Amino acid sequence: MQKRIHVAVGVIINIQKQVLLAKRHDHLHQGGKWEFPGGKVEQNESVTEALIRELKEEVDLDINQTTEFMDISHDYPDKHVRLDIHLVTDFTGNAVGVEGQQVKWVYIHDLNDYQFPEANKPIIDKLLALNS
Ligand SMILES: Nc1nc2c([nH]c(=O)n2[C@H]2C[C@H](O)[C@@H](COP(=O)(O)OP(=O)(O)OP(=O)(O)O)O2)c(=O)[nH]1
Ligand SMILES: [Mg+2]
Repeated sequence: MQKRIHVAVGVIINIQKQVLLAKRHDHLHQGGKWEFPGGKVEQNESVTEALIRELKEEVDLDINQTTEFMDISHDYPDKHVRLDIHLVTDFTGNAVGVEGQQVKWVYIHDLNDYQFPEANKPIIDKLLALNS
């Protein structure tokens, strides 16, 4: 059995109630799909610390506070992931794709127009339910 990688994921919501999406580079696992920014939790790092670090590294945002949203374990054929998802509404800065990736603010009711990794289905469903 493969190791399960622990990933800190941020659902970042702005004042217009739009969510920040980033496009995964084609060569990555689940490449070409849209994701919520985030990345692997390193050793000796809390999920919150990892999230703050990743959101700065990937989209240049400074995070003041996060709240737990949901926790998803998913088995891809080639990788097992645990997504530790937090909501972020308290942040400063302008989102840019630091690693050259496309980033986009999207209204929650438009989320179904985007292709996400399979593990993300419950996140999208929960956001749509909250928004309805
Ligand atoms: N960030 C993020 N990862 C997701 C989402 N959905 C999903 O299945 N994943 C998976 C894809 C990857 O297997 C894993 C994230 O790992 P990653 O390789 O992007 O991690 P990282 O940003 O630390 O990248 P690296 O330092 O290893 O380059 O989680 C999502 O919405 N956001
Ligand atoms: Mg990442």
